[in-house]
Amino acid sequence: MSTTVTRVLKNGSKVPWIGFGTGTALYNRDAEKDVLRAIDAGFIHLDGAQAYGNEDSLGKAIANAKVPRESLWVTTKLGALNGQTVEESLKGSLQRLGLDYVDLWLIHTPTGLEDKLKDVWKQFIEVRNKGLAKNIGVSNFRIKDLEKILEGGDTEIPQLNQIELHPYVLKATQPLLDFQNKHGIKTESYGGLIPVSTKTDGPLAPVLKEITSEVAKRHGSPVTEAQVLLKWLEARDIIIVTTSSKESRLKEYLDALNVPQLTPEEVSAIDAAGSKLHFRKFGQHMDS
Ligand SMILES: NC(=O)C1=CN([C@@H]2O[C@H](COP(=O)(O)OP(=O)(O)OC[C@H]3O[C@@H](n4cnc5c(N)ncnc54)[C@H](O)[C@@H]3O)[C@@H](O)[C@H]2O)C=CC1
Ligand SMILES: O=CCc1c[nH]c2ccccc12
Repeated sequence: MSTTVTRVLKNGSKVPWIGFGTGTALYNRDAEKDVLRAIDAGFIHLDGAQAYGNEDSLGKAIANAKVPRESLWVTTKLGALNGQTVEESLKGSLQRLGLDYVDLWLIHTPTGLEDKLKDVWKQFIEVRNKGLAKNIGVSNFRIKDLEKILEGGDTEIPQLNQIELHPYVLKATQPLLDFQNKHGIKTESYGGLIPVSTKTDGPLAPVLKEITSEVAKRHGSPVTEAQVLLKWLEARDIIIVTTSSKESRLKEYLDALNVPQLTPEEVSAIDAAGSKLHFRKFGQHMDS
């Protein structure tokens, strides 16, 4: 039920609000069981990448799922081109996934493609026009990378930029978020739970604890700090990609939708506590 909630891209496509990721813990590992567990829990949005080395097992899960392919949202991302065209590379992904299209095709990172971004993006539009990808976007792009693509005003915007986003990178990311809002480029977050999984001793910790307790009182039942972080992203109308191999955690993430909204004061208190520390886990180029 909860997974039918969507965020709308500028082109009108509806993206399920939360996705299950096959990177990080599943990197270079068979993801089939984990993806099937996530689909059984209620996830219909799956996030893959060529660089994760497991598109074939993501494809097996899609083939063996009880949910029809057309009810799923499948994302994958371009790794290194290695002399291939974008179309050849995407066709390789489609073959590994056992699909004839993906819902979203992203440039995983601008790193290594700096001189070719405009041409690669032109090829992304071409494969989208051929129906191999329903939507196209980017990941780990800074303002200057987006500007390279948009230069000349003769092209389409990327529908979204998938970036690390949590309170400890908010201050550094705000100019990018403002740029994206101005151009209608949606933000998709990864790493949203870093303040409870990785950087647990920062200035946000006591604030998150107190707000979680307040939200639980309003909810009349227990709420977790992870759910409050997901609500913080939800308050910004951001698409979320997360992950877990535990059924209980998958349900906890999906159940965040039923948790009361954060008040503007709670959102501001989290912003303020997060701004006291800069901590980034992935894509250090984002700070350059
Ligand atoms: N485009 C890109 O460059 C990147 C994309 N991604 C995508 O995003 C997905 C999710 O990335 P993550 O950084 O793993 O997401 P995340 O920040 O949502 O963290 C998920 C992790 O948090 C742990 N967790 C949840 N609640 C916890 C708690 N209360 N205490 C301790 N640990 C807790 C889970 O066990 C899980 O391992 C990846 O699988 C991948 O698909 C991830 C990194 C980079
Ligand atoms: O997606 C998350 C981290 C990651 C793993 N491999 C690559 C390659 C290029 C950009 C990011 C990543």
